[in-house]
Amino acid sequence: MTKIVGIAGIQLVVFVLTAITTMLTTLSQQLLQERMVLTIRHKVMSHASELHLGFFEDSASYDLLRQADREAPMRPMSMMSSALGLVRMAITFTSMIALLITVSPLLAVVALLAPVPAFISQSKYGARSFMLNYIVSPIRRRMDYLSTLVTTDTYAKEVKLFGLGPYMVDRFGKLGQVYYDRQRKLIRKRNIAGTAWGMLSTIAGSAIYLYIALKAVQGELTLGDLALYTAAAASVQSSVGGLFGGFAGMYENNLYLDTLYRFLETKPEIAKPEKPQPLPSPMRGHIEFDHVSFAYPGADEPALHDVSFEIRPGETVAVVGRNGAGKSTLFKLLCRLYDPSAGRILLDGVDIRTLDPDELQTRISAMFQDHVSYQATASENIGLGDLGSLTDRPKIEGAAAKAGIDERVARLPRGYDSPLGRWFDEGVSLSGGEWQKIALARAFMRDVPILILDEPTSALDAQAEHDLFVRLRQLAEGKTTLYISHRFSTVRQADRILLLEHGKLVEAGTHDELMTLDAGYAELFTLQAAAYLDA
Ligand SMILES: Nc1ncnc2c1ncn2[C@@H]1O[C@H](COP(=O)(O)OP(=O)(O)OP(=O)(O)O)[C@@H](O)[C@H]1O
Repeated sequence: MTKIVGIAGIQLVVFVLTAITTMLTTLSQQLLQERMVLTIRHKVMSHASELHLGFFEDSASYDLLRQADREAPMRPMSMMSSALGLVRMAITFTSMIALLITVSPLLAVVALLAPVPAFISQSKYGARSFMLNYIVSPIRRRMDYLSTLVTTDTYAKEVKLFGLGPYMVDRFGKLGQVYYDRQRKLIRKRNIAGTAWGMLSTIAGSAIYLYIALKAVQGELTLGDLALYTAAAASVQSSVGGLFGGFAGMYENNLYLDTLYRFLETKPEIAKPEKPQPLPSPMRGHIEFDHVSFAYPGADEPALHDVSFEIRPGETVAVVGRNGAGKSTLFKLLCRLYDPSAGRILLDGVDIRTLDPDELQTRISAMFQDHVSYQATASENIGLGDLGSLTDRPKIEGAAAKAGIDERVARLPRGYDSPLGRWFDEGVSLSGGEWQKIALARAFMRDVPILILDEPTSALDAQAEHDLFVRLRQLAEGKTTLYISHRFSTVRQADRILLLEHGKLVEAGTHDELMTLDAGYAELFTLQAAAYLDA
C-alpha cells in the first residue's frame, strides 16, 4: 500500500516537473522569438540606414529588403527549434533502432528508409515555397501600396475626389486573387504530395507491426516484447520522420536566412574612403563642378552632361531650367547622394569622393523639393535638422523665425510641443506652405557653410516669398547658397544664375548679363514677365 502511494507520489512529482519544464521551455522560446525578431529587424533597419540612395530606387532591392525584414526574423528561432528537435529525435532514434535490430535488422532498415520519400518531397516543396514567396513579393508589395493609398490621410483627398477607392479596392482584390491562386496551388500540391509519400511510411509501419505480431503469434516473442517492439517501431518511424522533417525545415529556413545575409552583405556604394581627407577647417564653401556627367542607374539618357562651373565662397546662385533639366540632380550630386559617372566635384579644392560622406553632409544643409513632413511635434520637426540641438528650444525658435513660421507655431494649441500630422496623436494639420516653412526652418537649424534649397518657396504666398528672400540675404551672409526656383522674381536676386537645359549647362552669369545675352534665360524670363504684365 505505502509502496503504491510512494509510486503515485513520484508520478505526481514527475508530472509537476514536466509541466514546469514545459512551461519554462515555452516561455523561453516565446521570449527568445520576440527578442530575435526585434534584434534582426533592428539590424536590418540599421543596415538600411547606411545604404546609398540608389539602393532604394531599385524595385529588386525592395523585395530583398522586405524578405529580410518580414520573413527572415522568424527563421533563426525556427532553425533552432528544428536543430533542438533533431538532437531529441536522434537520441530516441538511436536507442529505439538498437532495440529493433535485436528483433530483425531488416525491420530496422525498413523503418529507417520509409520516411525518405516524404523527406525528399518536403524539401522540394520547401524550396518551391521559398521561390514562390520571392516571386510573389512584388505582388504583395503592390497590394501593400494600394492599401496605403486607400488608408493614408495624405492620399485620401485625391482618392476620394476622383472616386478611386472602389477602383483601388478592386485592383487589390484582383491582385489578392492572383496571389491566393499561386499559393493555393503550391499549398495543395505540397500537402497532397506530403500525405501520399507519408502513406509509404504508414504502409511500411503496418508491415513492421504485422511482422512483430506474427512473431508473437508464433511464440517467438512474448506479449511484453510485442508491446515494446511495436512502440519501438513507431518511435523509430516518427523520429526518422522528425529528423528528416527537421532537416527539410532547416533547409527552407536557411533559404530565407540567406536573403537576410545577402541584404546585410550589400555594401553601401557611397562609402567612406580608407583614408578620408580632412575637410578644410574652417570651410570656405568654394564649389567646383569639373566636367561632371551623371546618369541614373538604368536610365538611357544622362541627367547631367559635362557640367562645369565654379561658385565662389559666400555667393548666392540660382539654378534654373525647365522640368527635368537636371537641377535637383545637381544638388543631389553635391550632397554626394550619388557619385558622378564622370568628372569631379570639388569643395574648397578637395574632390568630395575623398571625404568621409558623413562629415561632408554635416557641412551642408538642404531643403529638398520633396521634403518630409514628419509625424512628430513642431519642435522635433524643426530640430531634426540638427540632431545635436533636438532639444535646444531657443535655437529651434530661431530657425522657425528665419523661416517665418514662428508666429504660426506659437499659435498652435501646445506651441512647439504640438504634434503635427495625425498618425500617432491628435495632431494639427498644417497647410502646404506652412509645412514648407517647417522644412525650411529645419534647413536653417544647421550653421553650415553651404546651404542648398530646392524650390524653397514653391508653396509660399507672395508676401511670404518676398519676406523669405529679404531674410535670406542676411541668413546667407558668409554662406554659399544655391537655390532652384521657377519664379524669376526670386531668381533675379541671385548673385549669379546657372541655366540648365537637357542636363547641360547652357548659360551662366548675372541676371543683367543673361538678359543682355538675349538667349534661353532671357526668353524664359520674358515669358514669365509677359504673363504677369498681360494679367
Ligand atoms: N531617382 C531617379 N532615378 C532615375 N531617373 C531620375 C531620378 N530622378 C530624376 N531622374 C531623371 O533625371 C532627369 C533630371 O531630373 P531632375 O529631378 O534633376 O530635374 P529638375 O531639373 O530638378 O526638374 P524639376 O524642375 O521638374 O524639379 C529627369 O529626366 C528625371 O526623369
